[in-house]
Amino acid sequence: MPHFDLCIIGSGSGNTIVDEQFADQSVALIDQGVGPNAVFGGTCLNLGCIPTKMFVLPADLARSPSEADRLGVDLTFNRADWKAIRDRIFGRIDPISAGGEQWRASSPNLTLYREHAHFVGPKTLQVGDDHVTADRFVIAAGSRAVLPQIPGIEDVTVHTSDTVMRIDDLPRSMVILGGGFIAAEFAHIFSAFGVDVTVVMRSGRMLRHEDDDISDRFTELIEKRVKLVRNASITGLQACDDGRIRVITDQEPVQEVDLVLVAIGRQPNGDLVDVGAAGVDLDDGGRVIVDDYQRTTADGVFALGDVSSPYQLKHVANHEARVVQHNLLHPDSMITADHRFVPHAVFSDPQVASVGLTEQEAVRAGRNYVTAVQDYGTVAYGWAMEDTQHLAKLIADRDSRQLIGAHIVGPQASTLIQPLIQAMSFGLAVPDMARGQYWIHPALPELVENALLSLKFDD
Ligand SMILES: Cc1cc2nc3c(=O)[nH]c(=O)nc-3n(C[C@H](O)[C@H](O)[C@H](O)COP(=O)(O)OP(=O)(O)OC[C@H]3O[C@@H](n4cnc5c(N)ncnc54)[C@H](O)[C@@H]3O)c2cc1C
Ligand SMILES: NC(=O)c1ccc[n+]([C@@H]2O[C@H](COP(=O)([O-])OP(=O)(O)OC[C@H]3O[C@@H](n4cnc5c(N)ncnc54)[C@H](O)[C@@H]3O)[C@@H](O)[C@H]2O)c1
Repeated sequence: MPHFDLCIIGSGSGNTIVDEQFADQSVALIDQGVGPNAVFGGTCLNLGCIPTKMFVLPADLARSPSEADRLGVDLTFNRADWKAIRDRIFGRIDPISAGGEQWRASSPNLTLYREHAHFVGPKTLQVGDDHVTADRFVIAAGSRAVLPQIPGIEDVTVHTSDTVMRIDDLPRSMVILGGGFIAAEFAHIFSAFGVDVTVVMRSGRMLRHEDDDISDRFTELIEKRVKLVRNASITGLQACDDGRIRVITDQEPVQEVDLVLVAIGRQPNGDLVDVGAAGVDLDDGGRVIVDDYQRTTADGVFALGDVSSPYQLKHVANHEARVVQHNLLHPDSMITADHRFVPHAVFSDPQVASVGLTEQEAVRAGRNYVTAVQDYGTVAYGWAMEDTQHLAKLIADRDSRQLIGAHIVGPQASTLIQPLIQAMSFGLAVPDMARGQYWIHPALPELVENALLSLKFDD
């Protein structure tokens, strides 16, 4: 039975842990692969953040004629060459994945297993036909797309984000089930490329976990481009003779479309790793329970990323991997993970970015707060953009004058929010942030400056 100093399950964020500091340790890295081709390197690189954003950029370009038109420039969108876009994107990503795998396979102190692993006892894994033991383990096994139980779903081909980016041809029409991150991003991508998109969602608005003002504005704007079927469920799927899919909902007339994309959340993979056999507990949501040091309930077993985190974001998984790396190397001076101000962005059109509390959460938490809403159109660059639709919303504690939430819906939201994340992380009070630095004129961050100045603490 092979025995290692350290065993890591998962080649996504888990793959970042082992560097030259582990040169004197024997390491097993185990990964069954993700997606239809079981590729190495995890979700973000192969099926998540990276390819989606590589599709978002050409989608933004495809949308530019409507923006240009408002500014007096006559552009025409002719066609998105889907195959060329797809092959460029995966022509870039696949070699990175293959190169990473090759590099790991040739590391002198590391043994790479490309098989499914599951625990069969404390610190004992079954990997294919082998049993592997180790002194310490890191569970970085990620999450998987959830498929709903809909009558007829087995009779048709239903896509998830794992497969939809590799299809051969653009569909003419599609239904997206779900109203969250993935639905928002793919609704933008496919509708920009000319696909007739319908989003079927359980709630009344998209991105419903965002601040109400942001979610409402996003829903209003995306609805100009895609059809929204609200407060609805898909009650049946049927294969049509012409290869299309008949989608039956409890709201709308039956619709026949070329493609159905399911985006109703991702479930952590701890169950499939049988973590219970190793004495590792899961919470009610199926997540591996970890403490602030990323330690599980089993001695010497750490976990990180989607398998244990409520955030399911790559920057969180990366941060936790750095914490686990430190704690493996320095067991006598461990550090804790910092989850105080976890931001996120949705790369749709419009973009959405957020950090901290929504106003609804501030109310529920009983906070004494002030808010400011600043329209893009109130700052000089927003005038240049002729913007009338996008906004930033800040929430600050009335007593401490610290920001407790920041939310932006509009162009460059994911970039504009960064100084606000910085202010919250380092405890910079609103008046100091607003007036303690220059803001380049007439750049778009003046939106942030003006939003800060609009927070009135003395009313
Ligand atoms: C479409 C999409 C877009 C996204 N966009 C963004 C974004 O823009 N920004 C952002 O921050 N986040 C984004 N995310 C989320 C982000 O991809 C994840 O949070 C992140 O990749 C999780 O990393 P991880 O290391 O926890 O898991 P993963 O990267 O999924 O790695 C887990 C690895 O474990 C392996 N594994 C699992 N079980 C076993 C087993 N039993 N045996 C062997 N190997 C196993 C898998 O093969 C996989 O390689 C997106 C996700 C999706 C799906
Ligand atoms: N830009 C980013 O950072 C980014 C992009 C994509 C994905 N992600 C990550 O991936 C995760 C998964 O994305 P997602 O969009 O699948 O999940 P999500 O949690 O963002 O949204 C899921 C949506 O599906 C709905 N839903 C849940 N169960 C349903 C059911 N049975 N029937 C109908 N609707 C149902 C929910 O109400 C919600 O609107 C995200 O939570 C996020 O953490 C991040």
